[in-house]
Amino acid sequence: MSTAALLAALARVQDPEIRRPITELDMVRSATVSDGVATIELKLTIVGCPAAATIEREVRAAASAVEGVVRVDLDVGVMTVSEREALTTRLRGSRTQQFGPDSLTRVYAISSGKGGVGKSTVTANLAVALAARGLKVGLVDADVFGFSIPGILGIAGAKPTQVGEMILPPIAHGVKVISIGMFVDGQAAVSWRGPLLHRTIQQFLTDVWFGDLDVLLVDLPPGTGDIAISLGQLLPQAEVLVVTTPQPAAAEVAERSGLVARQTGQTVIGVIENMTGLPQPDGSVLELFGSGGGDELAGRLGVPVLARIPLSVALRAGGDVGTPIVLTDAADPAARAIESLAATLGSRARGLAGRSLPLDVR
Ligand SMILES: Nc1ncnc2c1ncn2[C@@H]1O[C@H](COP(=O)(O)OP(=O)(O)OP(=O)(O)O)[C@@H](O)[C@H]1O
Repeated sequence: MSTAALLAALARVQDPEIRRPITELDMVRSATVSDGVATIELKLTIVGCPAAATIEREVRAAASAVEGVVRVDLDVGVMTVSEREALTTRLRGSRTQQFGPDSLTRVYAISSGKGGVGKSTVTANLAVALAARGLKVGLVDADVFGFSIPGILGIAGAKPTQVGEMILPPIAHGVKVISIGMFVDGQAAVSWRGPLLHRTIQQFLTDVWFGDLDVLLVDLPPGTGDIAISLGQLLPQAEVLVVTTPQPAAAEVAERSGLVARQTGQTVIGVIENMTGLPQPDGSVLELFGSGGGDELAGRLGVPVLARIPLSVALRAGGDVGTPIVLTDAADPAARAIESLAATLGSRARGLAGRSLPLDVR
C-alpha cells in the first residue's frame, strides 16, 4: 500500500527541463517502502545534470510526505549511454521533424526590414505573454547578428542541457528558449555563411527538443538574408509578422522582408507597429518617429496592423534587466498592446498550422 502511494507521489515530480514526470522518464528505477523507510533508486539523465538538486529535493519532499514514511534512502546514479539513447528515442517518437507538416504547432516568424525597430523586445514579451496565457511556447532566436533574446528574458549565459543527441532548451518565464548566442560563447556569428547558418537553424528545429508546443516564435535577423530564406524552406507553414516603426520611410524596406517570406511560400499575416508615440503626462502623445508607417506597410502587404506598441521606458528597462514588462508592469500601455496581440494570436493557437486563416482583428 505504502509503496503504491510512494510511486504515486513520485509521479508528481517533474524533470524541470524535460517537463515530464520522472516516473515516465525511466528515472525511478525502484521505489519501495518497508518499516517506514522509503528506498528509492534514481537515475539522472546526465552527469552534472543542472536540475539534479531540484529533482533530489522534490523526490525527498514527495517521499517524506507519504503516510507512514519516516526516512528516505535515496540512491542517485546516472543513466548509461544506451539507457539515455533509449529515452531520447522514446521522447522524440517517430517524428524526426518536430515542426514538420504533421505538426499542430503554430509557427510565427517575426521579421523586420532593418535592425533596432524592437523586434526582439516585442518577440520576447509576446512569447512570455502567450506562456502566461497557459500556452506551451518555444522561442528560437535566429538573429545571428544581434541575439538579444537571452538578455531580454534574463537568461544571458544560460546553456542548453544535452541528453544524448537531444538538446534541452533553457526555460525563461515559462518559455523554452534557444538562441545562437548559447552556442558561440559571446561572439557574434557574423562571419557565418549561408550553409552553416542553414544547418544551425535546421539543428534548432530538429535536435532541440521542445516537446509538444502550441506556439513557436522565431526571431529572425533584420532584413532579407540567408536565414530568412532558410527558414522559409525549413518552415514553410510559418506565418510571418513584420515589425516596423511609425516612420513612413521605413515601410519600403520592411515590405521587402515580407516579400521574401512570400517568395519562400510563407504567409504574412500582419504588421506590428512598434515605437508608436510616447504618451505624455498631460495625456498627449509625442510622435517621436512620426506616424503612418504601420498602415503604409500593412497597405503594401495587404494585411492588417495587428498591434501598435507605444514607446515605453518600462519596456526598454525591462529588456535591459531581463524582466519582461508583460509580467511586471501589466498596466503599462506597451504591455497592454503586447498582451492584446497575445490574445489575438493565442486564440488561434493550435491545430491549423499551414492553413492561412483570415484574421479579422481590425
Ligand atoms: N516600444 C519601445 N519603447 C521603448 N524602447 C523600445 C521599444 N521597443 C524596443 N525598444 C528598445 O529599442 C532597442 C532595440 O530593440 P531590439 O533590440 O528589440 O530591436 P531589434 O529590432 O530586435 O534589433 P536587432 O534586430 O537589430 O537586434 C532596445 O534598446 C529596446 O529596449
